[in-house]
Amino acid sequence: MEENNANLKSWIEVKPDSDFPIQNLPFGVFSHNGQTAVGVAIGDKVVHLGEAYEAGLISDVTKSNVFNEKSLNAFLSLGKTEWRNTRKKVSELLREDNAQLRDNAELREKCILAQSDVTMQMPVEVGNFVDFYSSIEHATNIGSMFRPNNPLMPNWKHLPVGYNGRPSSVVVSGTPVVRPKGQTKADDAELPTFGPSKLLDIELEMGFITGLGKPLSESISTAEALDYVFGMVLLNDWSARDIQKWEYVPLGPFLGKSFATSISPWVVTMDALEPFRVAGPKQEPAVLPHLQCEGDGNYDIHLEAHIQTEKMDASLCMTKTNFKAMYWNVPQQLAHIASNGTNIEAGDVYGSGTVSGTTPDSLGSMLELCWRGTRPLKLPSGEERKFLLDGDEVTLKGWCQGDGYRVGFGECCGKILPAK
Ligand SMILES: O=C(O)/C=C/C(=O)CC(=O)CC(=O)O
Ligand SMILES: [Ca+2]
Ligand SMILES: [Mg+2]
Repeated sequence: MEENNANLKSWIEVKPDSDFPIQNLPFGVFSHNGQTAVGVAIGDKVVHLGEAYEAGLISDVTKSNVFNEKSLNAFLSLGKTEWRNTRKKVSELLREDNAQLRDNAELREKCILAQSDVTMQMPVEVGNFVDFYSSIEHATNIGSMFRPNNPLMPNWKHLPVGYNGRPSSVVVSGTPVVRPKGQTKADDAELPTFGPSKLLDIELEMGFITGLGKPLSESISTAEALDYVFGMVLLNDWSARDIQKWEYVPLGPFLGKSFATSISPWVVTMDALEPFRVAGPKQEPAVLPHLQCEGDGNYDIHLEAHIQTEKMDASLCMTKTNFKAMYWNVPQQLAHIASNGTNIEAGDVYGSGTVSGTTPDSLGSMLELCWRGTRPLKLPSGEERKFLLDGDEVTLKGWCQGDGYRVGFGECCGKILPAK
């Protein structure tokens, strides 16, 4: 794909450490002067696709203007050929030798905005939200805390375990997270009590977003899965561990996770991630035929979570991990969901599950990083944290490292506000 060529340069200045060089071109939804539209990020600018379409700059790639919309859903419904052609067209428009927009001040004024002048919105209207549990390190760590006798359940290596989450509380980065209230029961207490969660945590995840999939009763094979996946975002599955611990048997996560899930606003396309595909870990025992996957199923994505309390002047990196070690990959996750004939829709969000590495500084939740509160995090402000306190802000970052450029995801942040 010419759009991924490391040598491409844009006439828009892009700093070397920018997440959004011309090789990326992620899609998002922004508002500006009371108007909401679909845009593409480049450097610290946004290309207003609604205006670009009206000006005839990209109008030959889709049948109608699906870009003056409040979400990416209409665009996602068009399918992979249109997604790919749109990114290709935008890439061509932004190349240093293309004068069409570069030398037209009036058009540039309409079509190119500063990211600092726009407000990012939820990229999609979420119809379905699923969260997987696909890191073997995370599942083993959490399992050993919640179920010391059998950390990894017998099904875990045979199917990508997941649960249906709550689409309406998936929020865009920057949305404050109000501390949830709920039922909890201390180990030595006889009865539960109701009140603000005391063990509020993060989960560092990636999420993939689908386009229009197949109708009810059809399935999707691992080989065709990526035809239905538009792109990926950073995802923080905020988790109230005390609520979760008391409620989860026998039906799994419920109110301990449904109060908020944050995603980053820019959706990095699977096409932009293509150069960063790598082999995943060997799956042993072999998985059933409908979950077998040819070729490199994983992506080399560096991930970090940063914390900043109200007493800190700058944020501190709590953990560094990588998406490439995930046991179950995106095609397997999608093939699994669709294997019973459920429908896949444009704008669905599928969380990868917490991404934990093998070392103590590469774990994807505070529950693991601080090992149930036994290894508190020491902060430069002299404070300690085992879980999040009111006023704490968490920022997830992620990027793929290319040769002299990075394909990044921007940030996914949220600040904890006191319970109401
Ligand atoms: O093992 C459990 O009972 C619970 C696990 C989680 O909290 C993890 C979850 O949300 C899935 C994941 O992020 O990997
Ligand atoms: Ca999760
Ligand atoms: Mg959640």
